[in-house]
Formats: sequence, structure tokens, C-alpha cells
Amino acid sequence: MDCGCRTSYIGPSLANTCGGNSFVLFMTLLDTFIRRTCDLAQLCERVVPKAAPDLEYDFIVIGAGSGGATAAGRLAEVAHWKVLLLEAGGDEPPGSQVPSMVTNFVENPYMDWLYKTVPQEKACLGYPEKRCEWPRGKVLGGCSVINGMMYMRGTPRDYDNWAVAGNTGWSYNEVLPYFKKSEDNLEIGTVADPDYHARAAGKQAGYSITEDMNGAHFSGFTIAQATVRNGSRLSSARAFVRPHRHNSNFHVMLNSTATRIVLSDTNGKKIAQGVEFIYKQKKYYVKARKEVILAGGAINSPQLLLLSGIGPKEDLDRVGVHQMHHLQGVGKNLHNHVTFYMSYALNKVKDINDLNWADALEYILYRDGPMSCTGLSQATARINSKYAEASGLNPDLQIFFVGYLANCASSGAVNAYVNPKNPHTPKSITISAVVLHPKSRGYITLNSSDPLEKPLLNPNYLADPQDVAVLVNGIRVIQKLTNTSVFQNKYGAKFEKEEYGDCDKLKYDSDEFWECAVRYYTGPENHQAGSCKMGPSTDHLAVVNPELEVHGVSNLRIMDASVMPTVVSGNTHATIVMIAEKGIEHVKKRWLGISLHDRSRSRSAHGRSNKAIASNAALHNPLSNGGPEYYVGEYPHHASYSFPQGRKPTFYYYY
Ligand SMILES: Cc1cc2nc3c(=O)[nH]c(=O)nc-3n(C[C@H](O)[C@H](O)[C@H](O)COP(=O)(O)OP(=O)(O)OC[C@H]3O[C@@H](n4cnc5c(N)ncnc54)[C@H](O)[C@@H]3O)c2cc1C
Repeated sequence: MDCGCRTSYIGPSLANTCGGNSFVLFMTLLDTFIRRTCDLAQLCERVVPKAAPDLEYDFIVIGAGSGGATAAGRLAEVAHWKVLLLEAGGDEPPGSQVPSMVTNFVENPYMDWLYKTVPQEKACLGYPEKRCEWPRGKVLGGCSVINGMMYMRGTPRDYDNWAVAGNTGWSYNEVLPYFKKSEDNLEIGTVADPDYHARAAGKQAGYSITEDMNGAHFSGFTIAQATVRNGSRLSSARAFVRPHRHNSNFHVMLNSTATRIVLSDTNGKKIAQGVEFIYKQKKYYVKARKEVILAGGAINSPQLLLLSGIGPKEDLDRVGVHQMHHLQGVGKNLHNHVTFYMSYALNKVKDINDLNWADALEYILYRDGPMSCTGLSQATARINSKYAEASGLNPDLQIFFVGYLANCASSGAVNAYVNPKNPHTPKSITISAVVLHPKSRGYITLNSSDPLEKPLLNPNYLADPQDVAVLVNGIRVIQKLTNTSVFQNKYGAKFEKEEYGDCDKLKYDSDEFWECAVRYYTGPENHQAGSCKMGPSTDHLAVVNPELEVHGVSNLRIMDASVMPTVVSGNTHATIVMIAEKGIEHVKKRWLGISLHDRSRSRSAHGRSNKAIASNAALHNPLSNGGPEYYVGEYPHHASYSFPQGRKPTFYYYY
């Protein structure tokens, strides 16, 4: 089908994402259908990247991920501001917009930075070189293009703690309007299916069920809300960048890697002047008339500050980077949720492939069926471990489920066995427990002064014994869940024990055994945070102030996961979008003299609005200013979804 515009091929194809020649035929055909379904692939709605930048912009945003795409889109609303968005990766392939293909593009070099931690002393011990893998999106939309699409705010306590630490304006009540600003929740007023099995097991195990984890009842088992629209992924690029594709004030450069933020130093007063970047092996310098907004994510933002001479002198001297500005905290306070995966064979369920031609047709025609969702991982839980505060206001464990994913097929035949040579192979699912308040802290530092070389990433996983204790308690929660009659009678769930090295010498299933096992097969979560922490100037590790300005450097702010002083109790994307929304309000206040509460004045005086979307969003969001709105809803067909037939999960990096 011709979509009516000249489009270039945006790779890679789904055919390259399933690992193995047997998948090529079916997945190539499916990819072709997806690319030719105009409203799904949205090839005509893509931004057309610039082949070369102008010399000057009012704002330069570095990185187009959850934070950067949001920030850039909001800046571009101001018609008289000229904005450049720099992104190291290319555009999102059509296939990554299909929810069930959620894991297909992770570890694909086209759009993943393919990071690994340095060898760990107390964790990741069972992996090659004792290093854990850290997927990170290198694509327009950043990690929001490869993430699990779960839309989950932190708990009120998370943000209140940020405020107590001196971050004025960041308490829950104060950040709530910024969550709402980008949200267009089409699930308001609807009730999910209470019989959904993972939730039913949670209920049977004594936990509560919550219909809206982002509302008053933020604990319990739930079917997660998701960043999807009409059955396809709504990355931050699709939500915030594409609506501005016709704006002449907004330039996007793809495959463009920022290598340095250039500072001037006049009598000790440091000011961000512009950005150097590499595009097609050529080096460019662009000047920022107003501000540089850094949004490279929790790994690349501290890396770029260090490359620009902003950081601790000892770190910079070690690799020969001239120090421009001392900031002790750059790259410090790195932390991440940590988890442990437990696979269960469902002995009463045959391992039938979840993806077939019928599903593909249902999806292409109606955006429904198994391809429109992420299978079992729609369910999640936020609960207390035995160490959590009894009030229930500060839950410290999250439970994830993986399985029944319609993501890869070789023949496309309906009811095809995943393993035709052994049709009795049971289906398998994975459940993991996540430590929500990790105490271990690590750091990011440069490996060399080469901006294209990966930095050294040391999360110091499980350095704090309390993280291990909470994780082991999480394992006990999973055991309790899978022992319920829901899991036993209908599915015959049985733990698939792996080999855990020397841990196997310990008494199986003792606490000591699991303490050892979690250090062996540590689950690296994908919620890295804190490496450019927000805090008042009295905090010696603070890198940005509560207005997200880098301490001691004018015209430079950071808006991504790195600024979280402590990672929130849940998935991180929603919070990062909120951070960017709030950060841009500070920018608008500085340069236009307006704030969130003056939105109507802003729109008429300066704004450009996407009216079609705004009218929809305004129904739910009185604070909407008419800009592009971010849709949050549940996957479309969950209500009739209960453990459909499917394929063994092969992938764990999911949330
Ligand atoms: C596999 C996976 C699953 C996840 N699942 C979920 C989930 O279900 N729900 C959820 O809420 N969260 C999830 N997360 C976490 C969440 O997606 C991330 O925390 C969030 O997207 C990070 O946003 P960010 O803006 O900080 O960085 P990113 O989204 O990583 O954006 C940074 C961007 O900057 C670009 N960049 C970096 N350096 C440069 C440079 N020098 N020059 C130019 N561009 C540069 C990068 O290419 C990238 O596009 C998941 C993450 C992963 C990896």
C-alpha cells in the first residue's frame, strides 16, 4: 500500500530480531505488512531529519529519550524559539511499535547501546566476566522504544522524600500536575477483568488487587497501564516529537552523537555556550543562545558532563580531560533496581507458539489480539516485603511476570508447537521480584577521553546486604504465589531450577542458598538512576538544583533519569516524562515569565497547539495546554486475556 508520502526504509526488519534462519520467511512477511499499514507504521508522520544543522539555536536538547523527546516537544511549542534535538540513534522501526514485539529489538545494535557493567564483586557472578548486561535505547525515543511500556508512577512517599531532601517543589502533590499534563488516560472509568490469573493468584496469596496503581491505591496486584495508543507503542518520540514534524522552528538531527558541551569561563563564571557533535564522521559545533538541555539518560548524561570537563578532578585527570568545573557528584550515586528471575514450567499447558497468521491478521485489521499486548507482563504487583514499613505507604517489592508473548514464529501456523520434536514440552513463564529501594550505590566514570568509547559502569550490585535480604524475601513471595491453587490446579506450575555454581553446595531452598543464587544470576533491572542527582547546593553530591540547572554552570539543565535523587518505587519512564514536563516549566518561567498555572496565557501568547489531540485530552486534563498529549491506557484486549496459548519466553530484560 502506498501511504502517500515519500518514505525511506527504517530498519531493522522483524526478520532480524528472532535469532535464526527459520524465522526469516514469516517474520519478513509480517514486517512487510506492518510497514505497509500506514496508520501503524506512521511512515508519513515521521520527522524528516536535517542533513546539517544551522549555526545557532535557542535551545539544544541532547538525547531524544523519555526525557529529551518530552523536553524538545514542549520547547517546540513556543513558535519563536528555535530548537535543535540531537539523537545518537536513528528512527524507530515500524516493528518496534507492535506491543508484542517488546523484546525483539533489545540487544539490536541498530538501537541499543549494548552496555555492560564492569565485573562485579558481589553480583552477576554467574555471567561471563561477572558482568551484567544493560540494554539502553539508542534511537529516537530512547528506552521508550524498547521498554515494556508499563506506565507506573512512583508512590507519593518517593517524591515526598525528594522534597524532604531539600528539593523544593518536588513533593507528590507538587509533581502530580506534571504527570497529568502529559497523560491522556483512556481507561478512566473502566474496570479491568478481576479474574486475570496472575492477579487472582495474588489475591489468593493474601495481597490486595488494585485497579489503578497510579491512583490512591498504589499497592497490590494489578494490570498495568501502558504507553500505547490504538494498539501500538506510543514512545516519547511518537508522542512528543512527531507532532512537530511540520514546525519550521524545530530541527532534529539523527545519528548525531554529542561529544562535548562547550563552556565559557569568565572570571570563574561558567556558561554553557553550545554543543559539539559528530554526524557522518564530521564534527559540528552549534551555539545555544539560551540553554543546553542534557537528556542522554542515566549513563550518557554523566559521561557527557565528564567529557566536557564537568566533574571530580581526580576522575578527569585520570583520562586527561581538562577540568572546567568541579562537581563531585557527577557519575556518583548510580543505582538501579535489582531482581532475580524464576522460571516455572506450566506442566498442564502445551508450549504452543503465541504468534501465528490468525493473530497477525487480527492485529493488522483490528489492532487486537495477542500482538496488541505484552502477554503475561501486563500484570504486576507492588507490595511489602517483610522488611517494609507496616503502614503500607512505602512498599519495597515489585513483582513482574513474563510469558505468552506473540513475538516470533517460524511457520505462522495456528497451534504450532514451539518444539515440534517434543510436543509435550510444557509452556514456561518467568516471575521476578524486584528490590524497589536498593541501598547499594555505584558510579559511572570515563574509560578514556574518547567520546565514542563506552564509560565504565559500576553499580556495585548487592554490595549492601539489605538488598540481598529483600530479594530473598521476594523469592519467598513468588513461591507463595506459585503454590496457590490458581497456579497449581490449572497450570501445574513447577520451578525450573537452574545450576547456580557453588551455591548448589548449600542446602537447597535455605535462605543461604538463595542469598548465594541471587548473587550468581543477579537480575539487572533497567531503571538506572541517580548519576547526576538533584539536590540543594549543601548536598556535596548534588549535580543539579531543584530547577534542574547544573550547579555552578549557567544555561545547562539535565532532564532524564540521572537527576532522580533516589529511584522511584516502580518503573521509571512515567517519572522521567514528568521530570521533563516540570523542567520545561522552569525553562518557560525563566525565558517567558510564565508557569504551569498561566497555561492559557502561554497558549495564546506563544503556543502552537495540536488541536485534534488537545480536544481529546482536555476531557481528562484541565491543565492541558493544547500540546501533544501522551496516551496512557491499558493494552486493548486484556479484559478477555487469560493465559492464551503461547511460546516459551526467551527474554528477561523486560521492564
Ligand atoms: C528493556 C527496557 C525495558 C524497560 N521497561 C520499562 C517499562 O515497562 N516501564 C517503564 O516505565 N520503564 C521501563 N524501562 C525504563 C525506562 O524506559 C527508562 O528509565 C527511561 O526510558 C529512560 O529515559 P531517559 O530519558 O533517562 O533516557 P533514555 O530513554 O535512555 O534516552 C536517552 C537518549 O539519549 C540518546 N543519547 C545518549 N547519549 C547521546 C549523545 N552523546 N548524543 C546524542 N544522543 C545521545 C540516547 O540514544 C537515547 O535516545 C525500561 C528500560 C529498558 C531498557
